[in-house]
Amino acid sequence: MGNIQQPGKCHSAPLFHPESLKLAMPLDEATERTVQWNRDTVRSLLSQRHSNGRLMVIIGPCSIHDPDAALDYASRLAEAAKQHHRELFIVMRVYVEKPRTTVGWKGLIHDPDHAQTVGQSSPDLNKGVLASRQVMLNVAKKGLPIATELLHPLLAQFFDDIVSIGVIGARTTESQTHREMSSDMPMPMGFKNGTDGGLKVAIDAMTAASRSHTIVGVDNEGRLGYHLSRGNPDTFMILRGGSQGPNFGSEHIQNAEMELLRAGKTPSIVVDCSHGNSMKDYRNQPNVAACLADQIVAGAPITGVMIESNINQGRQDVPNNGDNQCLKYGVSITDGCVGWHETELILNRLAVAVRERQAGPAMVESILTMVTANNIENEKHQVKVHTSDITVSV
Ligand SMILES: O=C[C@H](O)[C@H](O)COP(=O)(O)O
Ligand SMILES: C=C(OP(=O)(O)O)C(=O)O
Repeated sequence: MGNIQQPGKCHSAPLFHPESLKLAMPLDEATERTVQWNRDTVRSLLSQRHSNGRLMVIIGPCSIHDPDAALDYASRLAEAAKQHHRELFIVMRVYVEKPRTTVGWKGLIHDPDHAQTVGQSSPDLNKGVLASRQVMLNVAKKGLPIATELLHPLLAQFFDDIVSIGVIGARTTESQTHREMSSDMPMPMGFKNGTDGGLKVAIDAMTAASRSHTIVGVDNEGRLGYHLSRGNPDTFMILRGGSQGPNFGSEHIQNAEMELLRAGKTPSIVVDCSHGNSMKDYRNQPNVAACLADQIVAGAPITGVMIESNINQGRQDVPNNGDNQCLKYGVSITDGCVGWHETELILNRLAVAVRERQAGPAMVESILTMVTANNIENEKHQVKVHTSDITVSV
């Protein structure tokens, strides 16, 4: 850990400085280039340029609690990403901070040993920050782009060089501080709709994040300071359902597209198969994904999907006795997730849908080429080309 001193465990302790930690645990040059490339790919998919109809899939555990299991998951996902690279741009959820409705385990950064959950000794944030950055470095080295929820603006500084997509959750989309932070981030940022299902907070957040703001933070010497953010033009909306019900149906997606256009935004929409859209039951996620696949075939403006997935399905509580050895391997300790087998089925289904979407224009193009080659444009008869989502008269 270079020259970083590990502060002792107590209820009040100094935390590593983000810049020192980045120096001690740097990105190698190849990974740094890959991160830039991944961010550019996300920007391109969001602006619907050069995307070749690829679908962004933000997928992975609800939260990371076991770094070994997270890497096992990442290895599987990296294989799947290779297999489906023509259709899907797969981004791994590496969520190390969890927003809670009231209280609960707040993620690997805050409590890597799940100490607080079981009322034991105080959690060790320095250990959590180290473990979280290490997981992210290892996942990034596999070539996988990383998505994470940025919850605490100061903690975001530990990962802002490595994350390809930042997400602001439903509980914080309306927060001015989170909008300011988003305006300062070097990666595209997604905003969830509010917990009540309202889209306006997410659209307002996109507008706010696109502007320059005064940012109060800590400088490289650890002093309180401020600077002006540049404003972030790369933002998108995530439909996650809410207390009024799910919002993944075609009418919801059309409505979101209309609202975004009305606000002068590019309609970049990612749909979360979990949370309010699964009614917090992971077993509903495959059905939500199947509905989205059908809409993709039909040409719906869906830029991406989000899925909560893990090695094994379901969820578990942290054992009361604090014995982490009792935890089942690869099972979420926050929201329930689909298991790996189901994950593969969902990815296959989405890839097939995207192939159909991609085949549409390509098929038309090849027929047009054929028509031109045979020099029959002026012939009277009409050829009707039907694809899943378009009808073209030549
Ligand atoms: O994604 C995880 C949860 O939905 C989120 O952290 C809120 O969880 P809670 O309502 O159990 O606190
Ligand atoms: C907490 C999450 O989502 P939301 O903000 O939609 O509840 C999440 O995606 O982990």
